[in-house]
Amino acid sequence: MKQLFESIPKVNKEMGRQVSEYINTLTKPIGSLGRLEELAIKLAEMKNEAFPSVTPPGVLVFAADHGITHEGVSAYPQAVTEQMVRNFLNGGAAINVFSRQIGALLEVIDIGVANDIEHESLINKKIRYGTANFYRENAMSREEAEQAIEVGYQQGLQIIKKGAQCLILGEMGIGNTTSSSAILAVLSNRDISSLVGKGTGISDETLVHKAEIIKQALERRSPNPNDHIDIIAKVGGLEIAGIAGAMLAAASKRVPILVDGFICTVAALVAKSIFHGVDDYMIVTHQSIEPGHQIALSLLGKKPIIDLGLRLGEGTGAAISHSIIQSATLMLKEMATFHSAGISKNDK
Ligand SMILES: Cc1cc2ncn([C@H]3O[C@H](COP(=O)(O)O)[C@@H](O)[C@H]3O)c2cc1C
Ligand SMILES: O=C(O)c1cccnc1
Repeated sequence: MKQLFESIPKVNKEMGRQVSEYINTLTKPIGSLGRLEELAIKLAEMKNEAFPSVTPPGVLVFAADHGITHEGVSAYPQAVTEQMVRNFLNGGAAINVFSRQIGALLEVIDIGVANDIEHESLINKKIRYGTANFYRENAMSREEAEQAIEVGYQQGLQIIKKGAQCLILGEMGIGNTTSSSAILAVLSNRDISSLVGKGTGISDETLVHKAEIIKQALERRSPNPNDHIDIIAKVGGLEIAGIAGAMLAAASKRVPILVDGFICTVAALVAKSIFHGVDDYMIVTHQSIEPGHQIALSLLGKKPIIDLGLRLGEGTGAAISHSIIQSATLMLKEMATFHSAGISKNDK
């Protein structure tokens, strides 16, 4: 599988240097647009273009179920995954609203929902009817884990072919903060209690139970931290693997990846463990309330753009942040330079 991703190009640092010099000629005090300037430079490095564009964005929402929900780790029943997929298809979910707001191409992929859903707009790439309960057995086979990454990779390539200039990944899967926390515990070698959170809003008591279930499951499954397929097969989620695959596709095409909250940042770590360098194409958009997000971010070495206290997923934080990222590109494209505006600075 590794060969599939060998083609991820290096970002062009020289392009970034040139854009940085150009930004210093724009009609504003040096550095005064702060992190927008940083973003513009990063986007230019990723896209290898002096005037990069992030419109239209592509949004891929991967949906799958989790057998671990049978251990009572979420505030909502498993059936909500399917119900929310129907809501996505009817345009009523938060990610639909924000996707419309930013003019995104939005696609919803069933990569493992526990029931069949018939809808002309749904992309059916179901690998299995939800994962197995990883407290009792492996979540899936190694082949299924590889297939899920491959499905994500192909969907990423397809939306880019349709014109997506940046990629937002979203997920829907009741129980997936449990799976993400387990993956993160393995990748970070941290104690589960330091990173587990309330997900959809479980009580303090259920949080203790959730941590205990994950702790015991990790002891039983014992995933190999150096084998990403083993981690996904043992405790992973199909949608998490799909997101990792789509991120690899984006990087291979020099398309910037707008990373959403906790779950997507864990998927980003999985992608990075598959191909180091994919992270150069990532912008982490927001800080999630989930305590594990901070840990995942420090492993990824990224600082989020906004902190609105979100804890939803679906790609919503990334979609909201798109306008800020677009501002960085418009600054480059549309601002006058001191020279063109006939404004002069004090000498030295
Ligand atoms: C109505 C509803 C809409 C959602 N949209 C995203 N999530 C988010 O919550 C779930 C993860 O939390 P946990 O691990 O606690 O189940 C995921 O589906 C995630 O996308 C939702 C959750 C619900 C209930
Ligand atoms: O930050 C996230 O990705 C998140 C947090 C809580 C529930 N669902 C998703």
